[in-house]
This record gives sequence, structure tokens and C-alpha cells, in this order.
Amino acid sequence: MTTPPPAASTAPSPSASAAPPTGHLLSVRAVGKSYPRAGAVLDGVDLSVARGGTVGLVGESGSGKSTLARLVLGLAAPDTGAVRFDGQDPYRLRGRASRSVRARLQFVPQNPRGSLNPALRAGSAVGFVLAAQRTPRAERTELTAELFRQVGLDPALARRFPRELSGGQVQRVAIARALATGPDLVVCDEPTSALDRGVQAQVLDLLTELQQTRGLAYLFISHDLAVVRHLAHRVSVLRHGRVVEEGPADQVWDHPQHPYTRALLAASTGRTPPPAPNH
Ligand SMILES: Nc1ncnc2c1ncn2[C@@H]1O[C@H](COP(=O)(O)OP(=O)(O)OP(=O)(O)O)[C@@H](O)[C@H]1O
Repeated sequence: MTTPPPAASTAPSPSASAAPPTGHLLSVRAVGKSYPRAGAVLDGVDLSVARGGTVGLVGESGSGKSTLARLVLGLAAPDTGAVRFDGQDPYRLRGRASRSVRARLQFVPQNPRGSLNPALRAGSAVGFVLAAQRTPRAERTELTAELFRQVGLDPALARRFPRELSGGQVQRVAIARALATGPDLVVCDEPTSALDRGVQAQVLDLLTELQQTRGLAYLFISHDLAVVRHLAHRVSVLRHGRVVEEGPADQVWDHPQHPYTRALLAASTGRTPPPAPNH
């Protein structure tokens, strides 16, 4: 399915702003993963995310994006290669070290409504995370209100149930929940693909703003190059489990080298780029 590019935004293009700080927070090296029926889902994948930077991971459905997200989050182990978050293997950690890394490594899902308990008020979704972080009960309500404000939500909405919120509001609650642990890296898996175009642009602007104020890094997964271009500093293009192109977002957008990247661009924008010199 082709999602239209997001509406024009007031947020500065990340690639037009200052370069992100150097030093890799996340490093994926020669990662391979197979499943019995699917075969090789990832094959020799390399990817790095700098502190405070955004890498966009694009590819069609089935290219292996969510599998890579699971490996990065330490929910599964690669068959070959290595995943390192700040030098540590998120899958192998146990006990306090695991809790610390899990707090610094958060996730925003595609379908936040599905990840929120429908029987609990929106504020509780954030409150539970704060409780797990051992935040004193007396501070949780005010901290939840502050997180709601940071994601552009009226703190009064914390009293509502998920069904009483719009799709964009629910996604903001999911972002507030991810922020509650004070992460350094947030893995966003198609976080705007279920939203209307205008709301999509607002959520992307919010993610950009949060990056600037909190120094967050993102691994931003999408099938849509136009969405990724909106906030990524660098882009990796995944096809059948292999990275076929990687580079600065503007370069990949303006001068896509691989035929597959060019096809993704055409699907995303309707624009057929001029032929690349090497193909
Ligand atoms: N736990 C699993 N067991 C077996 N096969 C799996 C498992 N997880 C993923 N796969 C298979 O791996 C391939 C890649 O799936 P993955 O979800 O990573 O792709 P994707 O690019 O994220 O696609 P989508 O955008 O549709 O989620 C698919 O063929 C899928 O069926």
C-alpha cells in the first residue's frame, strides 16, 4: 500500500540542520536471521545509529524491518553477527543491567491502540511505566502530566480511556509512555502509517522536536521513503533481508542509486528519478 507523503511541515529538515553528534549508540554488524518456513529473513545486515541521530529503515512489507527491530530491542537473538547497544548485547543482558538497557531502549509501535490496555485510562499506561521505574507514587501524577504536555496532550486527557481518544492522541500517549523511562534510543516501527496524512505530519514534527529537546536517537522504520525523509539523517534500504543502499537521507532521496530504492521513491511520490549513473 502506498501512503501519501506527509503534509508540509514547519519543523526543519534534519538533514538541513546541524549534523547529529557522532559516536554510535546502536551497532548492528553482519546480522543474519532465519525462520523455519520463511528462510533467511535477514542476511548480513549492517546498520549504525549515532547518538542523537535518526536512521530511517525502509523496505516493502516482508523485507525484514520488524525482525530487525526485534533483534535491536533484544526480543530475539540473531543467528549470526552482533547487535550492540552502547557496547552491550541487549538479548544477553540479565537483571539490573537488562533493566537499565531496556529503559534506555524504547519502542513506539505501529498500532498503539492495540498496545494500550482498553480497560485502563491513558494516564495509567504512563503511570505503570513510572511505577516500574520505582518513581514514588506521589510524583507519578505530576510526572505523567508533564510527559503528556511534552507530547502535546492536555494532561486532562490522562483520565480518558483509549477508545475516547483519536488515533493521533493514542500515538502521543504511546510516545509519552516510551519517554517515561528516559530513553536514549527509540525504535519506531511504522509509527504513523495508521494515521491520516495531516496527523502523520504532526506526529513526525513531534518526534523531531523531542529529538532536539531530549537528544533522542531514533531507528525509524517505514515502508514509505517520503515519511522517512521527513526526519531521518541517514537512510538504509532493506530488500529481502539485505541492505541494498545506505547514505545521507537527502542523497538517497535526490540521487537514489539502487533500482529498488528508485522504485520505492516512485511508489512513494509518483516521481521517477533520473537514471543513476551506475545502473
Ligand atoms: N517469528 C517468525 N516466525 C516465522 N517467520 C517469521 C517470523 N517473524 C517474521 N517472519 C517472516 O519474516 C519475513 C519478514 O517479516 P518482517 O515482519 O520482519 O518484515 P517487515 O519488513 O517488517 O514487513 P511488514 O511491514 O509487513 O511487517 C516474513 O516473511 C515473515 O513472514
